[in-house]
Amino acid sequence: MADLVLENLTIKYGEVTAVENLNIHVASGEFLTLLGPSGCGKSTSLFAVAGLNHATSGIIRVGDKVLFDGHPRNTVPPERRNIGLVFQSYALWPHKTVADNLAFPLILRKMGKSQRDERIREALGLVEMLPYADRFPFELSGGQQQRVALARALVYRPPLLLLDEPLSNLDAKLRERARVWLRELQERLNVTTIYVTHDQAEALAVSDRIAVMSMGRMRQLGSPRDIYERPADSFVADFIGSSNFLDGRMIESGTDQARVRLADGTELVTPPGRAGADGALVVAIRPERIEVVRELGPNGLRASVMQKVYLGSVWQYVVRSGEMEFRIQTTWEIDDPTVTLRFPPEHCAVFAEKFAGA
Ligand SMILES: Nc1ncnc2c1ncn2[C@@H]1O[C@H](COP(=O)(O)OP(=O)(O)OP(=O)(O)O)[C@@H](O)[C@H]1O
Repeated sequence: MADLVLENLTIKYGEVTAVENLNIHVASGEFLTLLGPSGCGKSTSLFAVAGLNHATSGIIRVGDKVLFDGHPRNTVPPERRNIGLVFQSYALWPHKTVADNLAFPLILRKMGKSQRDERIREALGLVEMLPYADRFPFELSGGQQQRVALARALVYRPPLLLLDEPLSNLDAKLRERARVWLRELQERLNVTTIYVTHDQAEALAVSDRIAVMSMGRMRQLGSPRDIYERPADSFVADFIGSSNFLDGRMIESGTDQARVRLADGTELVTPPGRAGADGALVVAIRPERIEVVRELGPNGLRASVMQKVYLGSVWQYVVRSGEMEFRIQTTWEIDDPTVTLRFPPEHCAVFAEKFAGA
């Protein structure tokens, strides 16, 4: 297997900069996800690695093989990159059986019949589709077609697997099962994988690391836990899970902690953070991290319950303190019209501004 290096990768379509200065080192055997909203440049980045579009500048390297470095003579054409690719649309050849779909990439690589048959059996076995070798794609369910597409991408044992929203055509239940199964398979094969999705739950569930992208730029690269617990900016805090953003001002900014005053006058101790030039800031905290307590204490406030929604496994409330409205979440039902809350410092994050659209 091999590692993948993207160095200062920039991709422009005319005037549009789809990807700007992307730097990622995907370790050998790692499962890395590009995550972000529609149009953020995920697929463009993936396609550049596959050689299906033209990067403008930067370096793409797999192992010690340079695929792109800006010099036309060093650009490796897609068919010689030896990369496994699976798209959202399964792109199986409808007039070929499952086995023939898998045979095609091996024939292109001039592999003899007996070795081909062995590889096809092995790849179909991996995705548990061996009994379906002689069926045509239209005789399979969506989930089964996706497994065949995956087997076809793996049949020539590529060092790198690129997956572009491969599960998005499956229904919700099947999708959840498929992601567990996909991750198990990836670990077993130890194949370096880049996965593209806009679904944060999927990204958190399957990835070793996640690169969160927005408007062509990488906002944060880290483990699912890092991204969720320690978002680098207010865009990440908003895009991954959901966060409250409370306006405030910096009172004291230290190296270990900060003291801020929220719009309702409450003072909070928080981890260090940056305020804007005029001292204005936002405190981000997830609804499930705000504690409902008996007594008002440090980092606490009292709020009125404005709205209550039952979500099955949890209750969610909109509460108000002064002009400030935000959400809290509990696993039990609150009947009182007011609640006493505590904002654990370690779960607060201070940012200079709320991301536009957050
Ligand atoms: N062929 C093209 N010509 C011009 N602009 C393009 C082209 N392909 C993509 N773009 C633009 O590049 C940006 C990134 O697109 P890209 O498809 O990579 O986004 P994405 O994050 O994969 O989104 P989605 O989840 O919707 O597929 C967008 O602004 C898009 O409009």
